[in-house]
Amino acid sequence: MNEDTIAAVATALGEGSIAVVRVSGAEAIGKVAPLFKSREDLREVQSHTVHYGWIKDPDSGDVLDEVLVTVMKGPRSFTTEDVVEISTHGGIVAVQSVLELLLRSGIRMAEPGEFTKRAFLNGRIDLAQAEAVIDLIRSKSSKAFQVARKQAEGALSKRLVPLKEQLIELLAHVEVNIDYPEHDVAEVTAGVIRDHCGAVLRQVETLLKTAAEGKILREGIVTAIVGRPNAGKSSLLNALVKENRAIVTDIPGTTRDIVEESVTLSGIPLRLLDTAGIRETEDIVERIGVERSRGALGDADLILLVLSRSDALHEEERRLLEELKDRPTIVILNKSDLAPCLEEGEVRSMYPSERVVSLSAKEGLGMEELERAVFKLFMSGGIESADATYVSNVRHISLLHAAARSLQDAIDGAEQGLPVDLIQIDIAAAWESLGEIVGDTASESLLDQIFSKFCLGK
Ligand SMILES: Nc1nc2c(c(=O)[nH]1)N(C=O)[C@@H](CNc1ccc(C(=O)N[C@@H](CCC(=O)O)C(=O)O)cc1)CN2
Ligand SMILES: Nc1nc2c(ncn2[C@@H]2O[C@H](COP(=O)(O)OP(=O)(O)OP(=O)(O)O)[C@@H](O)[C@H]2O)c(=O)[nH]1
Ligand SMILES: [Mg+2]
Repeated sequence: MNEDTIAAVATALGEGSIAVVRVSGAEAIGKVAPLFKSREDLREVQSHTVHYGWIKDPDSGDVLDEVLVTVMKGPRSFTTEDVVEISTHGGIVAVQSVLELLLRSGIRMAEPGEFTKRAFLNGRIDLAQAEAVIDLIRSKSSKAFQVARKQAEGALSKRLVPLKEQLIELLAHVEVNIDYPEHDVAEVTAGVIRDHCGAVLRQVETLLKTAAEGKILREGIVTAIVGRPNAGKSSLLNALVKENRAIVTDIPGTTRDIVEESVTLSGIPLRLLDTAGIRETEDIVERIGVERSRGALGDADLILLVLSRSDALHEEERRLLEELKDRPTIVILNKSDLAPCLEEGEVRSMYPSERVVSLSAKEGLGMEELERAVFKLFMSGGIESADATYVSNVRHISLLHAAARSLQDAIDGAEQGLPVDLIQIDIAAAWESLGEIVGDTASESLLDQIFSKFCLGK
């Protein structure tokens, strides 16, 4: 248990109607009580109650602000320590002066993430849950928030506990075999190791399958809108974000630099990049734009290749269609409101039907079909079920991969008839990787690295 009592502003700095200063630690109540002028003495109030009064500097006698104070006594609090929250008036002046008074009274300024770190160190949540708290704060869509909230409640941790138990049991069994070979315990055969490690490996792989979708929910799909000049790329961006964000003209080569916007389709966040139309050009500025389009194309998770259905296919477009065939590409046949001229059969012979969408960006027709196509391409269907667990954290994903590798090594070793004490090393490594996700085996420097990503006051 930490000795010192910490404080920080828990709300965003800026003009708001109220701001909250949070205090946590054994002396939270004792240190705040003398600064709080009220009908009640904070030292005597019940836990989880709110009190009206003023924060007053006992030395100068100045009243700093009219406030509401909440008391939550440990262990039934966010940090499991005594917590006092002071709601001041919004804006930075009131909240800063209250915080300064607390710091003068022997309370220490919290480090970023220190409240959550204490909740972890005091055993109320595990490391994966603590990390989910950052994801909660950072989430940009309601789906991402849902995923993070489930994880903050311990969904991933619950999946890992039985896996770790199975490995520990196997390790114990192996241990007895090694230490007491004369003992009458059933020998751990290659078959036993293969079956047990195989069962755990399958579950680790199931979790890893959710990783791609989890990452998308968290970070958004980087989506490059590409095509020939005048195909209607900027019009498509505008139709997706439902405002006139990018300049649209009938002059080919209008967009020069990349225009970026965010939009959420069926709960999936997209980071849209409208790019300069790709063509050979003598114009220096346009050529730089085309190079940037190429760069965006290279980095994209999703490519929307826009073709004008009212024009015949251009050589450049044939090249793009060929080049992007094996990438996550959706071909947009734009200007569906005009008479068709494009060789649609040629496009459809190269791309499966669910990846070719006919629409009119200008008239806003066919946009739902595009939304469905994006959804189908990225979500294998599980996303709507609220109880799905997604692994979205890069650290968790790499540890799951490490565990999978160790398990595969153990299985291979068993099949090749390696000595049991060598196989034991792989099983132990897998167990440790899984433990590191929830923080059983986390080092101090890892904790520092994780918690320093938090904002102050969390
Ligand atoms: N004012 C305020 N609002 C807040 C928070 C906070 O700390 N303060 N939270 C901070 O993130 C979130 C709520 N999360 C919380 C999670 C656990 C506990 C807590 O006291 N847990 C106790 C059980 C309490 C009970 O059962 O009565 C526990 O787990 O022991 C409090 C807040 C969002 N809103
Ligand atoms: N009829 C019709 N016209 C469209 C449609 N989409 C775009 N246009 C027109 O096509 C022209 C070019 O549209 P933009 O959106 O600027 O095309 P772009 O691909 O961004 O062009 P660059 O920035 O030059 O590469 C404009 O005159 C648009 O009004 C559509 O669905 N139907
Ligand atoms: Mg444009």
